[in-house]
Amino acid sequence: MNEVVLEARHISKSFHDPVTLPILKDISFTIKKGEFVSITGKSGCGKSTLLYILSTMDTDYDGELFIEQENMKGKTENQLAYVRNAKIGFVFQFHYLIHEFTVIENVMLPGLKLGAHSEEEVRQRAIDQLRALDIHMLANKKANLISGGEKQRVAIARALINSPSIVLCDEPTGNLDKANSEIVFKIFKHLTRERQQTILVVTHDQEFAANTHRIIEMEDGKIVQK
Ligand SMILES: Nc1ncnc2c1ncn2[C@@H]1O[C@H](COP(=O)(O)OP(=O)(O)OP(=O)(O)O)[C@@H](O)[C@H]1O
Repeated sequence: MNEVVLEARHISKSFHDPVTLPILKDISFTIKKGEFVSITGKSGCGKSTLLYILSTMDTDYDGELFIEQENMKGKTENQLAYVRNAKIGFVFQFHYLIHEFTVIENVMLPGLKLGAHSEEEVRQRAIDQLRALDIHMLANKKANLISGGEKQRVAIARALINSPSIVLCDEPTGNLDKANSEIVFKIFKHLTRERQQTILVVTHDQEFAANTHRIIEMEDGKIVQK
């Protein structure tokens, strides 16, 4: 049986603004290695709030979050920063590439930050990722000189540079046209199938979600269907 990579155990969260508003209500689920899972639900149901907790950026919640069976509760900010860099890849709606840097420099950044490999090793890993995503010919171009679809593929390569346990994506196709959305979907599908990469995507794109392995449907801060 595949190992559990991420587990949310009875996660609840309220905002106090100024009255107390419960936003997440007893959310529990597990994600196993190699799974491609989407989280969907109406605007305001709590998807981004949940993803922020799963990313370990928000520590102010009830319940527990496990990443590779390790409880994130009680970890220091430095320990969480290490977990984020070493174990979680991030892909957002907007790619957040550094425009003045070349494509390969952007991809290398999280690898250099982790400090586990020499610069040459990180460069080689970046080249391998770019080649796997078929954008190695862009390696030395400035990031502001490539197309939107190519930028998102570079962002995926950057998310993969440290071989993360899980890639968390927030509307990864939200800013792309249909053709580029399909390319991104196929990349994710390939990564899960061929490399046992685990991917969790928050998306409004029903077609995208319908083709993932599993949908976690949220309504009013709760999971209504898995
Ligand atoms: N910092 C905050 N303070 C108070 N309320 C907040 C805060 N952040 C989010 N909320 C509220 O929490 C609820 C859930 O927001 P969230 O952004 O998680 O929804 P979502 O499902 O991601 O929506 P969308 O699909 O529109 O991005 C909303 O009612 C929102 O107004």
